[in-house]
Amino acid sequence: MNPALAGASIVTAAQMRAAEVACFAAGVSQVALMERAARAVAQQVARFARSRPVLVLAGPGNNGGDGFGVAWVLAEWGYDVTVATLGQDWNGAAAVMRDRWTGPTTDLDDATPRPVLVDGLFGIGLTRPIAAPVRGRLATLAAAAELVVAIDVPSGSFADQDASDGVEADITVALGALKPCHVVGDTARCGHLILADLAIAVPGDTRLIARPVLHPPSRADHKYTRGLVIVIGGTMPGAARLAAGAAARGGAGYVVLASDDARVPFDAVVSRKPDAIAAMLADPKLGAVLIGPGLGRDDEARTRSEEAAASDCPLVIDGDALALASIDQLACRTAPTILTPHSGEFDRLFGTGGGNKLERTRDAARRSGAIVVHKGADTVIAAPDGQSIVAHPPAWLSTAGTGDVLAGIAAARLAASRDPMRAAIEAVWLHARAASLAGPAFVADGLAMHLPQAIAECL
Ligand SMILES: NC(=O)C1=CN([C@@H]2O[C@H](COP(=O)(O)OP(=O)(O)OC[C@H]3O[C@@H](n4cnc5c(N)ncnc54)[C@H](OP(=O)(O)O)[C@@H]3O)[C@@H](O)[C@H]2O)[C@@H](O)CC1
Ligand SMILES: Nc1ncnc2c1ncn2[C@@H]1O[C@H](COP(=O)(O)OP(=O)(O)O)[C@@H](O)[C@H]1O
Ligand SMILES: [K+]
Repeated sequence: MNPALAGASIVTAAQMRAAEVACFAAGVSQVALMERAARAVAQQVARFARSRPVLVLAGPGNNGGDGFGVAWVLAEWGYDVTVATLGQDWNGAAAVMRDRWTGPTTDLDDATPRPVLVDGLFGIGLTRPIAAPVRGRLATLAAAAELVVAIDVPSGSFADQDASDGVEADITVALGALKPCHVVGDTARCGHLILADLAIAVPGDTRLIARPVLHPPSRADHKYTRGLVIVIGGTMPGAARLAAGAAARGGAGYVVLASDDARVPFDAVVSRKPDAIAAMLADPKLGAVLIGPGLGRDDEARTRSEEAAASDCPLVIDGDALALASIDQLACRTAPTILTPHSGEFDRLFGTGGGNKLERTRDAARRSGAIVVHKGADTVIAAPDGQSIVAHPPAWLSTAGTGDVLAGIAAARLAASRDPMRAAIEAVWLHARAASLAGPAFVADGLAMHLPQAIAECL
């Protein structure tokens, strides 16, 4: 994902339309807004077109109106531009843009490929899949082009759904704000994503992740104020060890590993026998508990998991503990809770239905009362109040044990702030940044040693 987009708002098509209406009510005309959009897209085309001939596809709605506007601006700047349409009549601002365009215009069926393709067929108003013949022409023209620039969304993508369809663009210029299809699902079809900020005020409760601000310890701090973390282990002790090491490197003041296996990742992590778990959970100095990595699913695991869930300690629940948890049990908790499911764990706990990944994760957070970190290439962090954050961690994280590391970092951050949304965002950012610093083909054991550098970048 383009790093310049850090913190950018993500809105639904309906929210975008409401924001446009408010903008019109504030005195901006539809034509003026479309001109802003067209100029912003034309600027991006001009950055990469290198004087090559341009074919603009203009569909039946305002996305097509933007297309005519782009053609008009590029022609003014001296580009060789042709427009291909589906042969409709246009209304409102799109009709004004259509009338401004006096250059060559053809039917989509008759259009011949050109090196630069500007896709203004459909935007956020797509109501059904594109008919097969149009889809075929679009795919042919895109495949023959050297550069494909999509206006707002790649045509064929439904703005409010996980990206799964639509033309494969090299560049997508999102207008006004990002939409769900830019950030969840198969987002690679957007190519390089650029946001044209058209000075439209949009809601800010759903955003791309941005680098968090962390504070160095103060003179008054000591190991317990920095955060005491207990990692509860089980049948696969290596996973809990990885998590404990990540908690220590993720900024915790004190890490205890409660496991039958006495091995620790390094000497600063303290080993305790699991029979002391009940006493540990009652320790008022406790900052956060992590349960799940390598826990197993036997009776002992169930007992430990229930003890942790029933405690009033801030809790991170990962891996096997997610399989042992129920939504009702989670909803009864009053202490801060973070869940870190991958998609399989998420579907098992919350079901598979209901909207895009943002909506599903928000719904899971609302039902469980927990912060939900729905992991993957498009990681969604959602809070019960509807706030959500999307992150795109490096794909090199797709290796065993990296989830244990994330859970350990989340526990450390939760112990430090007691604010589970903040902790989840910090953990996801630090985890992704550590992965970038680790370079290609790292193993999970080597990931946490890059956390201090990642933390240093947030101070
Ligand atoms: N956000 C911003 O700041 C700004 C946004 N702006 C732009 O407005 C765009 C949204 O425009 P829009 O609402 O007119 O929708 P758009 O995507 O052009 O298509 C709707 C048309 O397509 C039709 N249609 C639908 N599906 C179809 C199908 N499968 N096959 C065939 N036809 C189909 C549908 O007719 P229907 O048949 O459904 O009645 C309708 O005629 C937005 O993406 C951005 O580019 C800028 O101009 C200003 C600043
Ligand atoms: N293709 C990918 N791109 C980006 N991040 C990924 C990808 N695949 C996995 N990850 C990340 O790697 C971690 C894997 O977690 P998980 O599946 O729980 O693994 P494990 O249980 O082996 O530790 C998660 O943080 C997830 O978001
Ligand atoms: K488009």
